[in-house]
Amino acid sequence: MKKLVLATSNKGKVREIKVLCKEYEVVPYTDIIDAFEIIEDADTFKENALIKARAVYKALGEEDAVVMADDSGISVDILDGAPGIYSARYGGEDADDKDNLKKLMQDIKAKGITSSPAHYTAAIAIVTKDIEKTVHGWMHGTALTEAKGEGGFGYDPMFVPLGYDKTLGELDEKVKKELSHRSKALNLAGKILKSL
Ligand SMILES: O=c1[nH]c(=O)c2ncn([C@@H]3O[C@H](COP(=O)(O)OP(=O)(O)OP(=O)(O)O)[C@@H](O)[C@H]3O)c2[nH]1
Ligand SMILES: [Mg+2]
Repeated sequence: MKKLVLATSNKGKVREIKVLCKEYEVVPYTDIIDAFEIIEDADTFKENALIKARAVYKALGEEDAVVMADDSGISVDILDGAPGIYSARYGGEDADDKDNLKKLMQDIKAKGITSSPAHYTAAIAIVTKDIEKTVHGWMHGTALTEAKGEGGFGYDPMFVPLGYDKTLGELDEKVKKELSHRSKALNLAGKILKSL
């Protein structure tokens, strides 16, 4: 089985990508080398995904490595697309998933509403010695001011996908596997991986 090194330290992403990339031996880079800080200072999901994949490819020092990174986030219409690329740091530099979720629900509530259209974006970058490629996936739905359920990770307990009446925290994980920004992007990434 071909090895696919993930340039992420997000356990939720690793879990989902392992399920969605069954034909590969998916290994987080932190299983191979020590975790190091990667500054995600670009303006787009795409460029941030490339920064992460390039940094890990270089740090591995293994010419034949195939490295994949995911940069993702949630964009809420009533907040003009925030937090977007800042989703991981929305509650502050040291914020965890719970702090971020709480702040996003509060900020929507502060607009005097209890829900807003929103979408997730995932940019996936693949870096090898020969190529640098990126693909995207999106999932549309509604962001709520109330968190429900324990499934998924991050903002999932406040997000209801289009066509459903429950949050990703409550829905069976199969739904997210079918519909998510990450699964759509990984489907496209799979075609690139096959062509390597
Ligand atoms: O509820 C969620 N369901 C998802 O499916 C999802 N995908 C992304 N996110 C949130 O968006 C930010 C990503 O930031 P991000 O891409 O920089 O990742 P990260 O910093 O956590 O790890 P790394 O991959 O950079 O190491 C983080 O706040 C995530 O919680 C999600 N939240
Ligand atoms: Mg990050």
